[in-house]
Amino acid sequence: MIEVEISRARTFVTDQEFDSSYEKAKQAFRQVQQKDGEGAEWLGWRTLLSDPNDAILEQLDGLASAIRDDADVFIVCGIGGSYLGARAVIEALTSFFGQEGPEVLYAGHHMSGKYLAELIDYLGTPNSDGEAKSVYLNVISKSGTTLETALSFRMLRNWMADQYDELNDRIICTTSAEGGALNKLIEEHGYQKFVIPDDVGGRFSVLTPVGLLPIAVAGIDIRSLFYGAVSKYESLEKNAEQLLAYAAVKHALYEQGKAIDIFTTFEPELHGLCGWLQQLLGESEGKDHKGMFPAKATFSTDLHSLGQFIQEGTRNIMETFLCVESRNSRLKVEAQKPNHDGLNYLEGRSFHDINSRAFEGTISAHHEGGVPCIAVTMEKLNAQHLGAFIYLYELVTAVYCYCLGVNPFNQPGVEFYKKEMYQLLGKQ
Ligand SMILES: O=P(O)(O)OC[C@H]1O[C@H](O)[C@H](O)[C@@H](O)[C@@H]1O
Repeated sequence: MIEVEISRARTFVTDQEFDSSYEKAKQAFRQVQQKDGEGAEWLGWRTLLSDPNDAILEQLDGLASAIRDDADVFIVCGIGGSYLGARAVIEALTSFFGQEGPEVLYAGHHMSGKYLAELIDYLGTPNSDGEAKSVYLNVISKSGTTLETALSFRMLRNWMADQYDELNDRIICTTSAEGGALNKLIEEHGYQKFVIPDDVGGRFSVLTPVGLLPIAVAGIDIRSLFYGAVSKYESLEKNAEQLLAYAAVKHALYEQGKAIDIFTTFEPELHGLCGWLQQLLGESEGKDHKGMFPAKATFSTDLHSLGQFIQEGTRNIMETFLCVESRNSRLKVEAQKPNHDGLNYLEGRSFHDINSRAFEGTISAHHEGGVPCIAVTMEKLNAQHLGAFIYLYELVTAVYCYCLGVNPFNQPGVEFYKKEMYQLLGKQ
């Protein structure tokens, strides 16, 4: 179950404003369902769920378990939608320290030579048994031409070619069915390949092999994740009231002039999920000089840096809290004598309980300070609920963007920096 609580945002919106946005959201959802809105050729992230492909889940699971048996390190080489979803789910569902199974590392998401050189040095150090590390690499690029990813892939595969006799088992490419430089490399070297469907854009691709292979290698049950999304798809097709109210209130706040939506969480393992949301919303709504800037913050940490601004700074922000209702909280506060640190008033309370009171206090203070607040609560933090969360936000994004009158599925603006950069680098 995922609860979307909008009452602390709704208080900032008149009934008339809300009703008008709600009508727009209803119409927008119809456009998604009937595939007659702008960018309708990119709605494959819904078809994936209406017509699940169990064979691909099995194939990914099989490969992932073989990799888990042999790998010390699994590198995910991609940028934007080609790594943020996997990273979000892996961070949310694995341990902060000492993960079981292969160590999952990331590359291709920037062009720091320092990072890449140090990564390669690290790969060259022995594993815990004193042997050479066994490294697997999943390069993910829909276009197959993204410079950050392609360049990192070149350096890493050259390093791997020096270490191993055979690379075909160790390198897995996830890309479009055809075209792009990556497909040329696959043809030449015979690397393993998974396909990103043409009708699924990068930021909507976490439930394709793009996200599912790394997630499975991290030991997460991809069937639960995927079918959590399928259940959410099915329930929202029957009743989308909560989702429409969410899209409507956000749209009404945008119309009032709210310019920033801060995604916040009191669970540090959800920081990556806020990053995934940033791309999903930012690239979808930020065009034609429209949209709210999706920011992210992790509390309590950022309450001690951004909290002042949120409480009393420019009133052009709204806030979306990502919460988890039930947690296994092993740590409880015990009484101590003498009570020098003055903490005995917390005796018997779990950290989850204390953290929850911090959330309640914060949302109430920010609301009182004039910030419209939405709380999205997953009953539990597991693969099934995360799958449901992912689809919920994919759909909210599409519906809300249609309310704004923008195409949710393109990103023409990203090309501008690339053009300038390529020119400076002398690319023909
Ligand atoms: O998968 P790729 O083609 O390498 O693209 C990776 C990323 O590139 C650009 O930044 C696009 O704006 C993103 O939407 C995309 O996710």
